[in-house]
Amino acid sequence: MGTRRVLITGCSSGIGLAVAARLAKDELRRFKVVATMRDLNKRGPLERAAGDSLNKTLEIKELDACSEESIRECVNSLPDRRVDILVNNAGVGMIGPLECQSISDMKELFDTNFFGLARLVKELLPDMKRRQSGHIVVMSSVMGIQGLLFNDVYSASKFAVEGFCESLAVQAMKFNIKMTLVEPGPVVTEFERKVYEDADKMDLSGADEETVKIFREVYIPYSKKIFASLGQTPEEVAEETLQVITAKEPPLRHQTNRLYMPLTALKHADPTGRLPLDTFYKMTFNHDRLFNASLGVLRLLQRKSKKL
Ligand SMILES: NC(=O)C1=CN([C@@H]2O[C@H](COP(=O)(O)OP(=O)(O)OC[C@H]3O[C@@H](n4cnc5c(N)ncnc54)[C@H](OP(=O)(O)O)[C@@H]3O)[C@@H](O)[C@H]2O)C=CC1
Ligand SMILES: CC1=C(/C=C/C(C)=C/C=C/C(C)=C/C=O)C(C)(C)CCC1
Repeated sequence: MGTRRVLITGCSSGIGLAVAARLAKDELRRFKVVATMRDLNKRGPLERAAGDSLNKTLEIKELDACSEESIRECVNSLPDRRVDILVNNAGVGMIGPLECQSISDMKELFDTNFFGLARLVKELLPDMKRRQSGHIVVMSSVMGIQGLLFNDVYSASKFAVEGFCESLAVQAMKFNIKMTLVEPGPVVTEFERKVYEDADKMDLSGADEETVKIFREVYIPYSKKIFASLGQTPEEVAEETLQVITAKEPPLRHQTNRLYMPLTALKHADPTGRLPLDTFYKMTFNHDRLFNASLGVLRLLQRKSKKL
């Protein structure tokens, strides 16, 4: 197979940046990377990460996932409009009590996380169908499989992404187009910093005292603990994305964090939904005993798997 052109969205930081740099530095030079971001003033970190590959195997272009014009302009600027692999990565988070979130903020989140994907796929799918080849790789999340308290809207957007891809995958297969949902658990990036910062600024007066207490005193500290103990680096997710892209038979779903898998598996073990619900409830509200004990076990497992 010759060099494949990969278009990646949201490359100003985090996972998108790491995937772009990793693919551009591929030892076998299998990729031509079109690393895109909505604000080119933020290109500095990517340029530094790309190093020698900049303007060789990696070029930087502007693309705003919320604008059809911006997407079309970017795709039209490519030779033959050819994109062999789309890595739809641009996304935003949002945490907090639902009562304190406006419908317009929710729509904005969906505009990026779900409609951003729909816009890109609409633009690229007809060409991929004509060529009878292509791979659509989508940065979903474990929250696209299993919801999490105070992440109602974010999780809903990732469920939307999952339903969209799962539905489309059957038709895509008929045209020899592959689809993969990459499902990371917590990853230490700007995403984490931004959601805590937004939560700090959030006006919580719309929620009752008990809800605010659970959010501030239970959810936030435990979420921080989870990021610190189970969080992957964006480079680890980039490595897994490379594996997915180069696989002979790419999977429809790929979870990147083995330590989070017991939590996503609960859903498939009980069709009534009771098992994941009870487990998440217990982990959240009986956290001091059960939660800290399980964190200890997970840390041990992580240390062991790093040694292997
Ligand atoms: N971090 C985590 O724990 C996890 C993240 N994910 C998913 O991974 C993806 C990447 O997140 P991550 O790297 O962690 O977070 P970052 O905040 O570091 O990166 C998000 C990227 O998306 C870009 N972006 C946001 N809105 C748009 C838009 N309208 N058009 C183009 N780009 C846009 C941001 O650009 P800008 O700098 O201009 O805002 C930034 O480059 C997201 O889809 C996220 O949901 C999934 C699981 C876990
Ligand atoms: C609070 C809490 C948890 C936290 C999980 C977190 C914080 C997951 C973050 C995932 C992210 C950020 C995905 C992004 O797409 C657990 C372990 C489920 C147990 C129940 C209580």
